[in-house]
Amino acid sequence: MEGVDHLAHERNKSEFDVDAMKIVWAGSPHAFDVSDRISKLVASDPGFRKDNRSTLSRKELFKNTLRKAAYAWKTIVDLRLSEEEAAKLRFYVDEPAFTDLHWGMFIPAIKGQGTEEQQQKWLPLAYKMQIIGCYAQTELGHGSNVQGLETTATFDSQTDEFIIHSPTLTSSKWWPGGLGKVATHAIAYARLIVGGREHGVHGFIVQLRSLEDHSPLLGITVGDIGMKFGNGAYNTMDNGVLQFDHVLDVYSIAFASIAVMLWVSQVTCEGKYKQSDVPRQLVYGTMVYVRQTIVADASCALSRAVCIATRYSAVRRQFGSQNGGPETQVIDYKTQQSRLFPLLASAYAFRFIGEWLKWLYADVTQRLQANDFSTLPEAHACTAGLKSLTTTATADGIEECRKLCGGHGYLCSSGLPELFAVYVPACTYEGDNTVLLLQVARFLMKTVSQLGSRLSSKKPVGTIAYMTRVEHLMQCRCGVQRGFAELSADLVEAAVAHCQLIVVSKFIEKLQQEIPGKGVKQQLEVLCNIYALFLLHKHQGDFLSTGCITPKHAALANDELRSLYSQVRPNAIALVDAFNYTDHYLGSILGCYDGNVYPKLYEAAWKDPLNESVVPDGYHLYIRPLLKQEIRTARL
Ligand SMILES: CCCCC/C=C\C/C=C\C/C=C\C/C=C\C/C=C/C(=O)SCCNC(=O)CCNC(=O)[C@H](O)C(C)(C)COP(=O)(O)OP(=O)(O)OC[C@H]1O[C@@H](n2cnc3c(N)ncnc32)[C@H](O)[C@@H]1OP(=O)(O)O
Ligand SMILES: Cc1cc2nc3c(=O)[nH]c(=O)nc-3n(C[C@H](O)[C@H](O)[C@H](O)COP(=O)(O)OP(=O)(O)OC[C@H]3O[C@@H](n4cnc5c(N)ncnc54)[C@H](O)[C@@H]3O)c2cc1C
Repeated sequence: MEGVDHLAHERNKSEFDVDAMKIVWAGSPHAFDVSDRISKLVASDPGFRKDNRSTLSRKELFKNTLRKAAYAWKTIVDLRLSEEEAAKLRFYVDEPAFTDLHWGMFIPAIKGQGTEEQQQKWLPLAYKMQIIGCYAQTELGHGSNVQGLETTATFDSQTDEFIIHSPTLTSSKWWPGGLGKVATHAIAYARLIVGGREHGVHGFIVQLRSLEDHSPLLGITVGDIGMKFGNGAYNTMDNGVLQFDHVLDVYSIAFASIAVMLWVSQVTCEGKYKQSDVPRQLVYGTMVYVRQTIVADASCALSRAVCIATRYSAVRRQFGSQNGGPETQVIDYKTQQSRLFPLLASAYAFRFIGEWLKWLYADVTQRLQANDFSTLPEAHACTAGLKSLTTTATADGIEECRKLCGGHGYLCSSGLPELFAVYVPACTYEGDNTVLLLQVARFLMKTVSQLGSRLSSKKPVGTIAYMTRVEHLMQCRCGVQRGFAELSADLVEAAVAHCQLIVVSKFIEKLQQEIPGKGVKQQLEVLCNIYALFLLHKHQGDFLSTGCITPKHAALANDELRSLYSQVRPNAIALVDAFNYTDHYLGSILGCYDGNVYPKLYEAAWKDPLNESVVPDGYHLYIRPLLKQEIRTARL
């Protein structure tokens, strides 16, 4: 029945202050206020409805996304929302679109790598959306190997301009979000050539389309790369293909530095290339920034799936009826708990590692501005490794949540198939997860060779086993005289272990902070122990082989896990309520707040276009002849 809270009995079991946990999850009272207000604003506005997406064709879907993006911008302007509120609004609109790349990459790239002059020229236009940008790095032939990019940018000292060119088919830019049909400008990465000499990959701001009629400029061939995984999902995004045919960057020498996107290098008015004495890796700065935001996004995506699966697991009853009484809630089965609760713990763990990574990025950015590059390698390794670890775990976790919901998890109305389809490319974009782990492995090898066996003593006591595991895995690999490539599969495992150590240690450090609210810290301690012991159980081979735990320890850990699951059980619904997601944002009948699942599932079924007619289109042409044996049977 509408208006009845079918999960009230679950909420009454809670042993902690849910409102206080909401603040912990949001990060601060202010952050909670902004999230709560904006999510409700979006949920209450029919202009942001998203329950019809699965019935639209790609062109209708894309046009609807453009409408929503324009409507969101109008809302932001009309309500005079702050940058923080506007970002939250785009988040809760929950539709992959060109705006993700404009605000999530194009603007950060200019802010992070542009000179003062470049920022003054481009940021005001971008902030007012008078230009729409994309980040065009990947090419048809190269994505991971940035140094393999083929697009060229040749400085013409005669005309004081840069000529951007795609010399081969494989140099076509391929994948940039927003490029296909919308972006007017791109930050295009190309090999800089000055005076016949090549100076490696640099970023260039290039105009792609006319600001008058949106037609591609002279020498620009641009379009969409076609349908992607999952029917609706990420197809709201126009990932594009782009070829340059000797495109003149229209900026005269006076603005030449505006075209070359980097404060780490300049082309002077005399046409000379001037490399600053900063690490060339700063050209990768935007990727580092986005990787740390993707870690925070992982906690959002995983918590969304866990919220759906937890609420549905409390609603669903199957077997176990005693004397005609109610059947057993599937959330009470130990197998359901052993699959679901580690994901609940991971959602909280990723939230806190995302907070720490945001601090680390801000710290390294501040140091860079003072020409202190000492922590850049660690920042790169952490952002790369944690992006890899959290997105892999989140993509796998969303799929597990779908399976935890049985058959109904496979319905679009559960919200889980689309959530998976939109989320899973996170394991690839911003760096293929394996390629990024190789970067971490490389960092560990260098650290071990510089520091000897002890990788770091700066970890909380509770992580000794985790630290020993990493050191042992590295020693086993570094000890033998075989090349990095030969050992890379093993080194990647050590890289994962290192990242898991970081997540566990930062969760423990989080618990050492002042955390207000009745029972809140106790609940987080339970979740932290579940996260740590679940990984120890999952990778117990590593821990046993390093000798840092005995088989008896492993058995005790498993017993403790079961006990911890029992402690979470009465609080599970309250722990997912703490995410404070609206039903609109969840987009899931299985995860609706009131748990009134069956009537909503039944009602939703009849809204499917297939049920617009009782007799299906095609019956008279195909089925009736079949049933009436009017189809000439093939000679046997
Ligand atoms: C739409 C809905 C999505 C929602 C998303 C939610 C949140 C995100 C918010 C905003 C973003 C919006 C949308 C995000 C979605 C999609 C956008 C996707 C965009 C992209 O995919 S952009 C393209 C990304 N491409 C990559 O990541 C390429 C991966 N490859 C690399 O990074 C490098 O090529 C490499 C693998 C690191 C190799 O580097 P390379 O120079 O070739 O060789 P090496 O010898 O290995 O390195 C040399 C040296 O440099 C160090 N290094 C490498 N990288 C870095 C770095 N980034 N920072 C600092 N240092 C770096 C390396 O360690 C070596 O150092 P040594 O001392 O060992 O020499
Ligand atoms: C949805 C989506 C959105 C995207 N948006 C953008 C965007 O806006 N802008 C942009 O520039 N790009 C974008 N990309 C491109 C993305 O950044 C690349 O696809 C990504 O960096 C992976 O590179 P690749 O495709 O070349 O993969 P590859 O490197 O070709 O990976 C193929 C396989 O090779 C393996 N491999 C590659 N190199 C090595 C190695 N050295 N050692 C061991 N194994 C290796 C990988 O692990 C993987 O298994 C997007 C991609 C997707 C899917």
